[in-house]
Amino acid sequence: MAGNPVLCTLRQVEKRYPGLTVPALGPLSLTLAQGEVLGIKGSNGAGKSTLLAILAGVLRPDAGQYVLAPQAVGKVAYVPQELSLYHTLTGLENLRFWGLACGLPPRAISTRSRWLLERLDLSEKGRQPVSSYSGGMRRRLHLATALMITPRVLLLDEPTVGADARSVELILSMVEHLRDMGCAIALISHQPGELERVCDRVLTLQAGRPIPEEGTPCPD
Ligand SMILES: Nc1ncnc2c1ncn2[C@@H]1O[C@H](COP(=O)(O)OP(=O)(O)OP(=O)(O)O)[C@@H](O)[C@H]1O
Repeated sequence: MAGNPVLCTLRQVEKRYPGLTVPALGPLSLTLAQGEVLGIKGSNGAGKSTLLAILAGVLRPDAGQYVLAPQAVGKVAYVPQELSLYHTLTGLENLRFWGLACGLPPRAISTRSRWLLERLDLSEKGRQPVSSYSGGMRRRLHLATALMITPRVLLLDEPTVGADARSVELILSMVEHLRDMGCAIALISHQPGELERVCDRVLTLQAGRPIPEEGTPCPD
């Protein structure tokens, strides 16, 4: 968003995996500002998840620079594609686990869990084991676990994949809410219409490099 503080900056970042002759990503430069939603698309293997994992700090680039603004340190929420839920625990217990892992005090865990479950329409399922949840409910809870911290940067790797229409709506509404609260968001999606609905701009990757999008300004 023009004028908003930049929270994440990539400068000429490159990532190479062992065994690959060309970089999986880069060189790539971009910025992500407060209150902005950046869409990321591209075919399978284009480097989208690699980019998100670098932004999340889960992967270290081999070249270039990644700068996270001081106000976002410890406030980055990452929702990878793979679900990471404990199926024998209830939804509330899963949220409590992540809340404790993030060092939240018990009172904050309880308040935040209730708000997230309500907002994602899971309140009635909160005391039931995740094994009884539908695929869409699991996607919603997966998002909720990442949101136990109140993020300043939210990184979403195909958060609606396999979800039913109602779950998609709830997840996208949450994205819009967080954007309106000033969160900087990067969202990978293959789902038609999703990026158009919530994104300010879209980055298309091809073989790890950005390609210009018709009618959309290129990322910085
Ligand atoms: N751990 C790894 N080791 C080796 N190569 C990898 C590794 N992870 C990803 N790659 C390769 O890096 C490239 C980019 O992968 P990445 O998962 O970032 O793409 P993607 O655009 O997210 O794909 P998809 O849409 O299928 O999720 C691919 O060629 C992939 O095979």
